[in-house]
Amino acid sequence: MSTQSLEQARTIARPTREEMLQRTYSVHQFWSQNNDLFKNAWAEWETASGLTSVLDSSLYDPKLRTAVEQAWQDPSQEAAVKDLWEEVFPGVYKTQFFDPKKLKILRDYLEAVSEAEIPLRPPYGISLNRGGAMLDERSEGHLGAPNFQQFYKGLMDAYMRPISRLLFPDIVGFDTQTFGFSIQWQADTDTSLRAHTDASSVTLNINLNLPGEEFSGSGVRFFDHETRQVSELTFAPGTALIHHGSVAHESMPITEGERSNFVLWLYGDGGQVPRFGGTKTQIDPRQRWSVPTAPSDGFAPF
Ligand SMILES: O=C(O)CCC(=O)C(=O)O
Ligand SMILES: [Fe+2]
Repeated sequence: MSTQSLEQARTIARPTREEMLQRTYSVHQFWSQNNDLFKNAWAEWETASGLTSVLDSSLYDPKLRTAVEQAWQDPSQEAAVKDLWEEVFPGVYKTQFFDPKKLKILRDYLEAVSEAEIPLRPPYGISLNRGGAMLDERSEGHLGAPNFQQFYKGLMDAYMRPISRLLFPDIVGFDTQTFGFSIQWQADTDTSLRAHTDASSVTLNINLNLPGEEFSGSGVRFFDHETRQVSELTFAPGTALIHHGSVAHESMPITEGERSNFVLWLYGDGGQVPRFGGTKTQIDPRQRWSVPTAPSDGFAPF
């Protein structure tokens, strides 16, 4: 087995954190010119590490997985998926998304990724999150390992999109495009994020902490613009929150330990999101449980 690309990717001169923060043109060139090299390097790395098939549907919480698989077989059964989500704040729903007992598989994989020494672009949306990575193929410097990509696409197409359509009917049609990144909050480095809205139709935020991997602080505060209600929500291992990107939220400072999450977005072609208070189109359950044929438009908000 050749590891030529892997070796080349590992030794390539990379942009500094300062250059990345300044978003210089040379940084953009670095990622785009080496896109194929890094893609090949991730494939070689995954094979050489024996990690080509560790991520699969067994990571999902069994109740969610059963309900979702049932809905794909028979969309008229979709209410069982909706019933697993609890509205914990106006327009914010929570469920057990990943099986806490299986999360170690995903975390070990991500740990191996961070030790692979292949350049990975951290998310720098509102601020740069050092411990995170871009997940979607549209993003420069994304985590291009084949097993990860297959898992991520399954998560977006088989889970996030139909669930979003079920909980937020107004996002239908603004959900063809996927985007995602991982984040890691740590007491001494990246600790918090000021109040903001996301440039998504829907955001799914899944916690990846292992059972017993505790942290202090780091709740996410949500703001309801109508009632002015403010609530701080917290994550347990494998739980997820889902909300319109338009719901304002803020990550509170982490004071001890670490918190790792996947932050996943859907939006329409060219980054379109539904107008606030937009119309809710009535659609057939079979339309909800389907994958759009539109190709990736390549647009990434950051
Ligand atoms: O701290 C979190 O989990 C939320 C992060 C967030 O809102 C974002 O990255 O846009
Ligand atoms: Fe956000």
